[in-house]
Amino acid sequence: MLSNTPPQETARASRIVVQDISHHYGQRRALNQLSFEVHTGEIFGLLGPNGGGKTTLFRLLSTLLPLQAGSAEIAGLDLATRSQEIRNLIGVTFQSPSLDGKLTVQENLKHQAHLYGISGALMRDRIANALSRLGLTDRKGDLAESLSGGLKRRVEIAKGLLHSPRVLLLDEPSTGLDPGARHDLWKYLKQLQQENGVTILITTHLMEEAEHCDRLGILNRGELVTCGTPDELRASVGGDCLTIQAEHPDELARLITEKFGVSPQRINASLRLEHPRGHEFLKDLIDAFPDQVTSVSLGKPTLEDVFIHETGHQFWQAEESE
Ligand SMILES: Nc1ncnc2c1ncn2[C@@H]1O[C@H](COP(=O)(O)OP(=O)(O)OP(=O)(O)O)[C@@H](O)[C@H]1O
Repeated sequence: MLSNTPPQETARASRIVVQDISHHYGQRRALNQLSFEVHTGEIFGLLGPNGGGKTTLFRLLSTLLPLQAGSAEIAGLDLATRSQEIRNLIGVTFQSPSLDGKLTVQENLKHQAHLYGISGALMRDRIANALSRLGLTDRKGDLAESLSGGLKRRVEIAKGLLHSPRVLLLDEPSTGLDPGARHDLWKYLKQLQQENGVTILITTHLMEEAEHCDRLGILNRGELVTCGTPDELRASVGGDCLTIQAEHPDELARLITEKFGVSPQRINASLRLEHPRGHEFLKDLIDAFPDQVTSVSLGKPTLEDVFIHETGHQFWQAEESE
């Protein structure tokens, strides 16, 4: 589609560039000097606990909130000055449901098409296409309120696709979906990416969902703490992760530091340690403190470990403390 476009233009075709964005609600800081770039045709995930600032960022990027500080660009268009054009080229799905339950699936889509000035044959074509792409053709006559959570989400996404956006912003699209529906949703997103080259920015607080993204940014309390492919992020954690249970974890942490010169982190009732050769260290640990250690588990780093590594606290702990 873009074969005749100069390479620089192609790279900018639907990329998202966020630079030093900060946002406050009164005294409360929601975003702090956030910068990242989503490349054209990429699925980029923002992983963060609730309250991390994901929704605020989405409201800014979808032009619903004015920028307070910093700048952003979508497909080469400046967010502060080209908001109308940006609206035409992005599709957005927010966490809060936007369907009219008393209208059918098809009527909901028609209503959305009209909002974008799409009518007649083009509208019929686009709706048929969106219904088919999202596996909704058989349900087009059903009232939206009669659909399951998974189907409603699909209709929400179908709405966001009607004006053929080059950029899709999806705020926690799989909230409330069962694993089967979540799997289907990701199948559609990958299809959109591969067949239409759509750039997708998605937020999630689900580690397993984050694994599907090409690249991820981890957002904690309004700050981007790290960014990379899921493999790069996992590799950034030093080797293996050991979780140690003990009757007196603080006392054991002190002993471990004295003997091995490493400092375990206290995470709730456990101790956590990263070690380049975890299996060897595990043996040394049990040999050294057979009475103090009640159990140890050893594993390769997960995205949850990346979060702890970068922030010093657990993912869910970050949520609860909000
Ligand atoms: N309208 C508002 N007025 C005051 N504070 C707000 C408002 N909206 C969000 N906040 C605060 O800003 C911070 C970021 O909120 P935001 O909704 O962007 O986070 P989030 O990561 O999307 O969380 P969630 O997934 O729970 O929506 C939170 O501390 C929140 O309480």
